Amino acid sequence: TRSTRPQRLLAAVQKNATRGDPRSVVKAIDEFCRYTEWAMNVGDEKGCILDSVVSEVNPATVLELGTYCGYSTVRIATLLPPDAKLITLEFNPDFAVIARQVIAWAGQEEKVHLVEGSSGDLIPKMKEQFGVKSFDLVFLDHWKDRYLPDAKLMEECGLLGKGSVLLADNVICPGSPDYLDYVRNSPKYRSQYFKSHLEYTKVEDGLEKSVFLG
Ligand SMILES: O=C(NC/C=C/[C@H]1O[C@@H](n2cnc3c(NCCO)ncnc32)[C@H](O)[C@@H]1O)c1cc(-c2ccc(F)cc2)cc(O)c1O
Ligand SMILES: [Mg+2]
Repeated sequence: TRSTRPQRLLAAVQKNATRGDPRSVVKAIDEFCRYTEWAMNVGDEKGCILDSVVSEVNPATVLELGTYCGYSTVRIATLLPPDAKLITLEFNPDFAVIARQVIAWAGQEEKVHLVEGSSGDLIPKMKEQFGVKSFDLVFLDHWKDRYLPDAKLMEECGLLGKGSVLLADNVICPGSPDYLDYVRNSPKYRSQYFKSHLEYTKVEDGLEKSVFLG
């Protein structure tokens, strides 16, 4: 039967990227998506904004919601110090299988803990099951209508501390209007929009960076 897009993306990584070289993995995926087959990775333009926020926060603990093929997982992990921890949640087992191989090809397994399951079920387990006190950085890139409920759930579970940063992809396209309204108007956050473009296109999109004020 016909291969899936994530399978074709992984094949492009294994063909064009050097094992153990995360930058070559990122480049191979961006070239595949720009010249062969579009896929919903944060991409190179927004990826540079992601990189700058990760570098600025210099997080010890990171949570990513929606691994997909592991593109942003690799971008983030590459910037983390060796003792930092990146937990990434993915509920589609077929995507998780691909993401594990992309992360392995990039040589980032040590820093990444990919957990299969849905954020709604797993977020409440972060403290006791994964020994997390709070997240320094959360990258939201899963179903757009889950950004707001999951942000509130993280607050309720005490997973956000003073200064914790939420960085959300696609706040314009496809958009997450209820989330955007919440973080921009809640006294609990200081929010900032980074204008960019939808990955591999000229369509406007952007990232919203929201600092939890405690
Ligand atoms: O829809 C987009 N992303 C969704 C990501 C989903 C991934 O995350 C996983 N996932 C989803 N919910 C959860 C969950 N919890 C929630 C459910 O319980 N817990 C764990 N994992 C979850 C899925 O299994 C996928 O792996 C998108 C679209 C465009 C786009 C723009 C323009 C277009 F024309 C077309 C598309 C551009 C983008 O950058 C985009 O990110
Ligand atoms: Mg996205």
